[in-house]
Amino acid sequence: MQSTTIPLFNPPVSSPSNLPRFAPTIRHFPPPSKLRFPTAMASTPSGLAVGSRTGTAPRGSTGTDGLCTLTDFVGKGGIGLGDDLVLLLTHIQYACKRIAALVASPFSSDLQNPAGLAVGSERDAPKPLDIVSNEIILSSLRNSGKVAVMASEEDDEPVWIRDDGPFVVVTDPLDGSRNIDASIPTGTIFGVYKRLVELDNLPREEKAVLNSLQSGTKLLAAGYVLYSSATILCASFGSGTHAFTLDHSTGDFILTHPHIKIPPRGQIYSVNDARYFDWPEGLRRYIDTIRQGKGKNPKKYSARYICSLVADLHRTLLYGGVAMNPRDHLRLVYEANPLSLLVEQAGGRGSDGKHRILSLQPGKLHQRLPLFLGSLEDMEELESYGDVQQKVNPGYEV
Ligand SMILES: O=P(O)(O)OC[C@H]1O[C@](O)(COP(=O)(O)O)[C@@H](O)[C@@H]1O
Repeated sequence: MQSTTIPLFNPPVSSPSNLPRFAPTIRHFPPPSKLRFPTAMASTPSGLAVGSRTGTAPRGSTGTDGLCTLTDFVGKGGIGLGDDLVLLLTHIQYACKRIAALVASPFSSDLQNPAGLAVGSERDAPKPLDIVSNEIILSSLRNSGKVAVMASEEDDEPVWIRDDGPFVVVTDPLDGSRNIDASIPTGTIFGVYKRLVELDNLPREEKAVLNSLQSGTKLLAAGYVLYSSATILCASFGSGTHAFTLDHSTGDFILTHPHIKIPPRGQIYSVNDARYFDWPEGLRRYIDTIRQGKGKNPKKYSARYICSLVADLHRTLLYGGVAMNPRDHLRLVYEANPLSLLVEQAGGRGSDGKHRILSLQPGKLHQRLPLFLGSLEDMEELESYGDVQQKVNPGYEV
């Protein structure tokens, strides 16, 4: 692993002058070509045994130490995704490792709240950490040489990268960053489509938008990276949903949760229920019913809401239940589609309260919609209440 000193941040100006001043150092993982396989690890750390939680790794994909990295998993010895996609995923991993280091850096809040920047004035305004994460991802996608266009939640328009790139990437580079000063988990979301070669002769701006507006059913791969007590990359390549945990000692994402199966029913609901009085009747009745244990599951449900989509979904995938944002807030292209693929591939359902998310044809890049993700039986019960989409959306201050 190399360590590079980059003059990105100024040392905190408030440091007492008698203390030594350190030039902030950002530790970089090796570039993708130099990633080591974890052959030096003698045994499988307890609790991380491949296949122990949810399923088994693809045959032939584990190293001699029994560990399977994400690169092993998708490569020729694993599910064999094809060299182009494997290379792209390697660059996405690299970008996410840089973002993980950034959000954990002691200087991240300087970036988040630089002097002179109006803080909290515009709730949806991109925050500096979002912008830096966006740049990190864009640079990795460019370096991969495999991406025609990137559409990001942070950019008004998609960025055309190269005419011969076989893939289109949609991304929310750093979701949940509004709470990052309190070290609340954040996440990167991404989806990968094929470039539509039939659009190649259109003007750039036009083909950039149309390539980015593909239906979720066309996703080749989708994933999120959760930056929390562990950094977890959870992805689907069209068959199953699998999670990999970053081993900070080697820089590898190690397969820890192969073939995640969301329980058919959970006992947790996840929603910002301070909005209760803005909810439609159906949603109020549903939540009132399940929290009293009067629903189809005769157990009283518990509430869990981190207000960070990736973290709320990750918990839901593992424990079951429903995670929702019933107002028009989350984006179809960057959030709802990629996350719905992961939930469906884990055996759950992604819906806008009425329709399967993946069946919706995006009309606009930044189109927002209500989003409900979760266990199949919980989702069916929720949708049976009819009006669960919150139409009142006054804009909330916090
Ligand atoms: O304010 P609400 O409606 O609870 O929304 C919270 C949701 O908004 C998000 O913060 C995303 O919002 P932004 O796109 O404005 O960052 C999610 O992480 C979270 O699930």
